[in-house]
Amino acid sequence: MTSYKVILLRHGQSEWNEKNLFTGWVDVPLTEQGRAEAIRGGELLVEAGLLPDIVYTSRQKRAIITANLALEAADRSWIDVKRDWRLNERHYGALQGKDKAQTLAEFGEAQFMEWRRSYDTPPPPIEDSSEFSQANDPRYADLGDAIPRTECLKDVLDRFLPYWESDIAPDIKAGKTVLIAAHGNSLRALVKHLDGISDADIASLNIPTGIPLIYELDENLVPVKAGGTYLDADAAAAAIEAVANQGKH
Ligand SMILES: O=C(O)[C@@H](CO)OP(=O)(O)O
Repeated sequence: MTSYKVILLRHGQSEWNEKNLFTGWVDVPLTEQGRAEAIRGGELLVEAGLLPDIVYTSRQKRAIITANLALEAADRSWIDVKRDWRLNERHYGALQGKDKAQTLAEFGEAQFMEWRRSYDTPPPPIEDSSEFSQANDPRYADLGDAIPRTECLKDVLDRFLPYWESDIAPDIKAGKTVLIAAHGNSLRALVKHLDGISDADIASLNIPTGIPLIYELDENLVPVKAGGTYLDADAAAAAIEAVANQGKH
């Protein structure tokens, strides 16, 4: 049986993960813990004998630096890299820069969870004049009017899937071990697609920072094992729980 491997890696802890702020497209750096998670992620790849041939990242430095640190730890800094905005985190609209606990307290749990995890309800759009807007960021100048001002998970799938089909899937089918260094919600979109998760059930799926998630795929790019395999399953379980509970403590 033909089988392919793809490695999903959410960036290590960012400064705004630590501060519990909605982040989205704001380009925040990793914390020291996040850098350590990225290096550990690379070591786990070596221990598993999984050496990437090509790396895909978003245009955001928390994913880019995570990929760099993981690949350095695996002595694979030299592999080809492709960056695309379609792998960016979900744009969090007017919530970008807001404290998750304060937002939960102000709007209540139902509204908070609808904005965080519903499939098709985006938060209110961000004003271009906001300090947390990307409307005038030169890195997105090529998007023109396509630059988002808010996104729900469905919007992320709609912008991510064409890139998956045009670029990532062909590399996988060419037999390359592909590393995708991206974000909690852009990777949730990919997992939804791969595992065929329903719009309702994807709400309860969370992805931890810095722990490689391996999918073995058959010739049709269908997972051999639904949900894939985390290289450090115990650490992943604890970290998934923490992401699910963000804002609630
Ligand atoms: O703030 C964000 O951009 C994301 C990921 O950190 O948060 P959440 O898990 O709440 O979607």
